[in-house]
Amino acid sequence: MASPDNLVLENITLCAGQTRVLNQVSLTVPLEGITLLSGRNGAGKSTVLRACLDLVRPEKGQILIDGLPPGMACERIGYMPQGLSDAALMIPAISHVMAAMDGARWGVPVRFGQRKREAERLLALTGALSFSKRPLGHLSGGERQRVCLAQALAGQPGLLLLDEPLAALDHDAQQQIVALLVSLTQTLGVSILMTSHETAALEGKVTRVLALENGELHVRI
Ligand SMILES: Nc1ncnc2c1ncn2[C@@H]1O[C@H](COP(=O)(O)OP(=O)(O)OP(=O)(O)O)[C@@H](O)[C@H]1O
Repeated sequence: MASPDNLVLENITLCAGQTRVLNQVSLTVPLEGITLLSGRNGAGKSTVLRACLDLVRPEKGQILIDGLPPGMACERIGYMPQGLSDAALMIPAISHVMAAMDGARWGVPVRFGQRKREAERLLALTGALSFSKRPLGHLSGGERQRVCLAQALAGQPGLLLLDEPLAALDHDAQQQIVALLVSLTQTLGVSILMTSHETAALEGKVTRVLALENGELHVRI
């Protein structure tokens, strides 16, 4: 699927608990390639990603992704949240990917064989096919992120929202995941909006940086 053109924020006020994450922010950002959403711990990066998925609603204003509100656009968005539940660690990698292919996502139930083949295709795309039968809890951090990326790619999204995909990885694993992300944008034409504190690993690889600070959002490149 073609990647979304842009993200539009129209006078958005967005809160997480008592924290005002965005304070009357208006902004239009093209989304091609990789966009890095940066900001200190607790600035509200995860909350902004969740608002793009309609998982949290702004107090005021409107978000549009490729002209659609999050409730409609989310069908074209793949999401990789930060961290995994303990339960997820026990299931095989391929089951984790197949779990994202239910009928709710694609509109009609998909047969087991079809889901398995599609999961294998996605795992191959992210370099995770060779460990697809092992439980996530037995994989290295980098291997786990490859499986989670395969899951986020289910349903052929045009946009991936990735929450800290480089967290807790060593230098080499970070470089490998960044190379994979760049290659996914090139081969699949998917756009990526991601959070990360690992700015060194991303240097020269991102199209744009969105800096979130004190309720404001600024485009840095
Ligand atoms: N459901 C919630 N209820 C109350 N407060 C919340 C909730 N979710 C997040 N917060 C608070 O809102 C602020 C923003 O949280 P968020 O997770 O979006 O920040 P972040 O920039 O992603 O942080 P980090 O870099 O540490 O992952 C934090 O102070 C957090 O404690």
